[in-house]
Amino acid sequence: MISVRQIHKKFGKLEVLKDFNLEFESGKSYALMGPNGSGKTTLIKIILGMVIPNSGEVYVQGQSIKGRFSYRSNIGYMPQIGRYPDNIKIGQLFSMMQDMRPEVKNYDLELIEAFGLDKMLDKPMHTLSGGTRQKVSASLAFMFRAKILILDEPTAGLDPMATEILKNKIKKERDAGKLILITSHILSELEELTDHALYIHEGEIFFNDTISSLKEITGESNFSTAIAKLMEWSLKKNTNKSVLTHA
Ligand SMILES: Nc1ncnc2c1ncn2[C@@H]1O[C@H](COP(=O)(O)OP(=O)(O)OP(=O)(O)O)[C@@H](O)[C@H]1O
Repeated sequence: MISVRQIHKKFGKLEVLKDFNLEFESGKSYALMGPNGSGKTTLIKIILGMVIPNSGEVYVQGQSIKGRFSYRSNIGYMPQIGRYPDNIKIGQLFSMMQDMRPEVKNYDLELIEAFGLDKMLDKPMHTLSGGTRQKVSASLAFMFRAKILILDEPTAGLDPMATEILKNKIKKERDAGKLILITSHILSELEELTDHALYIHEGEIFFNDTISSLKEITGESNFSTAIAKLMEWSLKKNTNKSVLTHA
């Protein structure tokens, strides 16, 4: 459903992504992992057409995204930090986004209601707490029933109850066959929500396979310990990457 082909991205002299080749299939959920600054958000933004790679191409549903924006309607995106016009009210923001997608008639309002945002529609965005802004971002990502969901640290800043609501929604969409791509540093959350692990280290894909393969290869039955071992290997660079990378 999403093909990343030979994507290379540099910021100045910093090589962030070196010839990335990846396939993301519908009905699968992927954990995008790697240390701070390893390029997770950059990869997501390239897929979304928000960052232009130095070379390589991204295909969504078989078509190159170059020069096309219409493919974005297939993607529900929850950014790490949602940026919205200050004076806009929650209700106006929802209406504005709906107006931009006139083809969608049947909105998914489940999160809006579960988060209680339907009772705060007249609140201006700049008066909201960080967590409430996250709830708005999550609600927008799911509102249009997109087939692909890209969630950049979705539960960051959410309280435990809101986190549960959002995790349950992600599981529901995953079980309904959507393609889900999540970045997070919360390993328990990634294990709960995803079945594939993708680990980036120093601009390269160090691991790309199922979580069960990760446990098998590392010899660790616990996900956190398996990731810790992977990090240790990536830092020591003493492991044959061809064994680890099933790209
Ligand atoms: N617009 C930009 N200009 C210059 N450098 C950038 C830009 N965007 C990202 N970078 C750099 O690219 C690298 C990768 O950043 P990115 O945000 O993709 O990392 P990340 O894996 O998402 O990190 P984190 O886990 O901290 O969110 C970092 O070194 C970052 O400073």
